[in-house]
Amino acid sequence: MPHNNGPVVVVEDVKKHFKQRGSSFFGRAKKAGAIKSVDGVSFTLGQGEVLGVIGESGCGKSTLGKLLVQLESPTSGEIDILGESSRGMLKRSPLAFRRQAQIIFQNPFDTFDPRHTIARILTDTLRLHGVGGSHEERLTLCGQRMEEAGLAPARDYLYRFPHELSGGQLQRISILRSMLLDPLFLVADEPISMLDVSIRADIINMLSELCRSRNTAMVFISHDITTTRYISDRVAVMYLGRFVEIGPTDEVLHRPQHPYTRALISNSAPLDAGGEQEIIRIDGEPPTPVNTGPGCYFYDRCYQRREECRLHYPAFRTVSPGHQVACPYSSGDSESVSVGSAGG
Ligand SMILES: Nc1ncnc2c1ncn2[C@@H]1O[C@H](COP(=O)(O)OP(=O)(O)OP(=O)(O)O)[C@@H](O)[C@H]1O
Repeated sequence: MPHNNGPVVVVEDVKKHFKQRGSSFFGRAKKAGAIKSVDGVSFTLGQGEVLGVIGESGCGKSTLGKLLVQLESPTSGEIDILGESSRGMLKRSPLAFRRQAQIIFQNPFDTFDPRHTIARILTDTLRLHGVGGSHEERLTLCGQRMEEAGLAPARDYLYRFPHELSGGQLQRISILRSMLLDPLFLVADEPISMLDVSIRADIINMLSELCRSRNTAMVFISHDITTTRYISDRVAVMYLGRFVEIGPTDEVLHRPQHPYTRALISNSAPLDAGGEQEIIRIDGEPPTPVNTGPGCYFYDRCYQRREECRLHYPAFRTVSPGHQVACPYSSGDSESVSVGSAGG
């Protein structure tokens, strides 16, 4: 893998707008709009760095994850890997791209071909990428990796089919497979949310340890703030397709600046044992990312909104080194904070 001291991934103003299906009302077709699932996201990722992405359901986390590994192509914007456009890299050589960029999904039971044994699933990846001189060599390598990852002895698992393993065992295989080629970066999209609570910490530790040992950068997508805090170097908070705050993990989670981040954190389990926190209620569901208007997307639900917030989407400002927020007002700034409905 080429060594690079700069960022390994650069994401610049990436958007993914889906066409909304036009519906008809008494025979009259309604004009279709665009669903702005991801609406101008920019960030960089250093070698081996872990960026956690948090936000409510529907804010665009999974779409962003798919864009990063080119399972969706952006409507506009660029994603560069080691200075090369990922679109260009994928076009030049899909194998070269897949070697560098991998994704793990939420449900390991949907990930594999149910007709193939674990041995075939793992060795096929190596064979496809020309790793190992023979099947035996590839099998030995897979066995070693499995045992390092806690699936020991490997022979007890290699000749089983996916449905013969538990969700946790299968997710370990999924993580192992995506890390077999030591990718430059990995997207983990809610990798533990479908697993039994008792094994989640083990899976997270495995994922974290593998990324650290291979210097693989990761985008860790989750709505679980506690896990994200544990695994991430930096955290980005997403709302209606946009990052509203990004910075070093403890900085964002302990000194949240955006009203949405503060509400999100206040409604999650306390970050510190025995800690008490005020609960900030925001009413309503997040609106659909259609017809978003020129102002702040959080305006309608914001408890510290001001009239001008409706007119222009706020630019990012730097609060402390590496900590940026898309709200001009600091947490103590609000003129008329009323905890509860912005409309009430
Ligand atoms: N293929 C698609 N066509 C149309 N709209 C889509 C498509 N994929 C996602 N969307 C819409 O884009 C928005 C973001 O969806 P996405 O799944 O990325 O959010 P999410 O934050 O990952 O949510 P969750 O946590 O529930 O998985 C949603 O409004 C969703 O309905």
